[in-house]
Order: sequence, then structure tokens, then C-alpha cells
Amino acid sequence: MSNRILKIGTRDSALAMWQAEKVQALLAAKDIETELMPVKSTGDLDLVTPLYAMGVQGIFTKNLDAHLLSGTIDIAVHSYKDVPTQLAQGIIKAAVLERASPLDILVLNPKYWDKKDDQWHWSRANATNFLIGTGSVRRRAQWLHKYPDSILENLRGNVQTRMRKLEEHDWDGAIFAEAGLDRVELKSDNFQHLDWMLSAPAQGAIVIVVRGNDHEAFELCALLNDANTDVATQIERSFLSGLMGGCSTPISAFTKIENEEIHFQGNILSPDGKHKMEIEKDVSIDQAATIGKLAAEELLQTGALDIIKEIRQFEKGN
Ligand SMILES: NCc1[nH]cc(CCC(=O)O)c1CC(=O)O
Repeated sequence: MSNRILKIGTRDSALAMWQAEKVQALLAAKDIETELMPVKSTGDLDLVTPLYAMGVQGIFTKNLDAHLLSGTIDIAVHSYKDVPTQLAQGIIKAAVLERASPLDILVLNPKYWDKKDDQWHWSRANATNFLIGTGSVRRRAQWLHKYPDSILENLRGNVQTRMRKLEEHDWDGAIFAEAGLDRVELKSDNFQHLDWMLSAPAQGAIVIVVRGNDHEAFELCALLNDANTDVATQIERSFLSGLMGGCSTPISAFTKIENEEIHFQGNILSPDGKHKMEIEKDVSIDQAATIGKLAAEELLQTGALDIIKEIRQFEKGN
């Protein structure tokens, strides 16, 4: 189709490599030749600092942005939820792949859970509080809102590292994105779907970005776009940017699109989980361009600013 060999930039973690190889295979199926170029990112190098304290947006995407703009790569593949709502100048979205599971799951420490009638039951002797590992302030806030007496410990690193840390610690469990564990084939049968926890905007979706002036790369990658996922993630991300943006804030959103109907859910929590506001909207697909912002505005008009202040305070203090 084209003589050009597209250079695909990706982070070098197993999850990122899986996603880049997936894009490579989908492009190959359309006779488009590519080459993989793995790159290290700041977010992967510092595994100690909690994400919310790293202070920059796009720690996972910055390096690839630079490579893209300087031309060492032609396209970059990202977990869409790690991409700041405002793309770097000169970079545009070319495609969003069909979404996998958007759910967060609790991976259980088998020492403290028994399976009865196909259900896991917590069994830690004498304990009254859950002890949970997560590096995400969004997951932490939602968990603490539901189980205020829990103790949450920081858990950072790529999916493999986090699974290993769960095995080393005496936690009840640790929270992961189901899509990530599925992709690196680390999901065993000891987990629970956290269906009450709303996912990060665009969780489970993969995005391909290109240089804004590279029409050829754009056209080729656009062949892989899944329209439903594209619209749904756009709504979730406009809700996020309408509230405050940021890749590690306690703001969640999920959009389901079925029969030309949009079902939107969003929430914002204070980092300690004490304050929570949520919103649900059922609207027709013609409102796709405005519903995310509208939901954010409605929350802002009914008190979300107080929660945003708490989030800012929390980010400053860390
Ligand atoms: N922040 C890291 C990250 N970025 C994307 C995924 C998984 C894939 C996805 O959610 O799209 C993960 C792992 C996790 O959150 O457990």
C-alpha cells in the first residue's frame, strides 16, 4: 500500500510492548510495514515516588512525544489513560483501538481469601481493616470512600513488578487494570472485579498518535480507529479536562454507547475518599461532543470546586 516503513515508538515495559506489537500486527494485516522502537520513560525509571507526587503530566508520554516531534519515530502507541488530555503541540490522535475491559480488579492474596460457591470470601484472622496496595490516588480515594478504615500502601512499577510486590507483602490484595493484566497474561483466577469502582478516563483503550503534519501516517493509522471507543473515550477525557485534567487525579469516568445512546458515568473524590460527587447521564449520540464538558460543569456548579481544592492541596503536599 505504501513504501514507507512506519517507525512505531513505544515504552519498553511488557505491557507497552504488547500494545505496540498489537498495533504492528493490525497494520501488517493492512499491508503496512512497520518497525518497533522501544524507548524508556521517566514514569518507568522512578519506581518509588507515587505517581501523584511526580508533579508532571504525561510522565509516560513525554519521551515518546519528543521522539515523535524530532522524527526518530513516526507513530507512538500509548495506553490512552496515561495520555494527558491536552496532547503536546504538533501531535495528533490518529486512532483509538477497540477498548478491552475498562474495569479495575482486586488481585487477591490467596493467604487471606477462600473460595466458596464461586465467590471469594475474606478470611484474614482477627483483622477488621483491609490492607491494600495501590499507587493510584484515583483507586485509593474510591477504595477509602467505600471502606474508610482500610490501610492503603503505595505500590508502583510496571505490571510485573507490582504483581511481585503483592506476593512479597502481607497485603489482602492489590488493584490493577484488568486490561493490563490480561495483556501480559498475568491474570490468574484469584481476583475480583471492582465493578463499583469507576475506571480512569479511557482505561482499557489504546491510542495511536502521529505528527500533525504527517498526513500519510495519519491516514494509515486511522484505518484502525474504532468509532465507538473513540467517541466514548473523548467524552470521558472531556469530563476529565472539564474538571481539572491530569493523569493521576481522583477523577473517573466511563461511557457506554449502545444503539445510538450514550450512557455516561463520572465521579470526583477528595484524595482521602471522604468527599465524593458523581454524575450519570443518558443522552442521544448527537450530544457526544458536549456531554463530557456538560457533566463536568454540572459538578462544578454543585460543589466540585471544593474537592478540586483538596486535590490541589494534596498534590502540593506530596
Ligand atoms: N498507569 C499504568 C497503566 N496504564 C495502562 C494500564 C493498563 C491498561 C489500560 O488500563 O488501558 C496500566 C496498568 C494499571 O493501571 O494497572
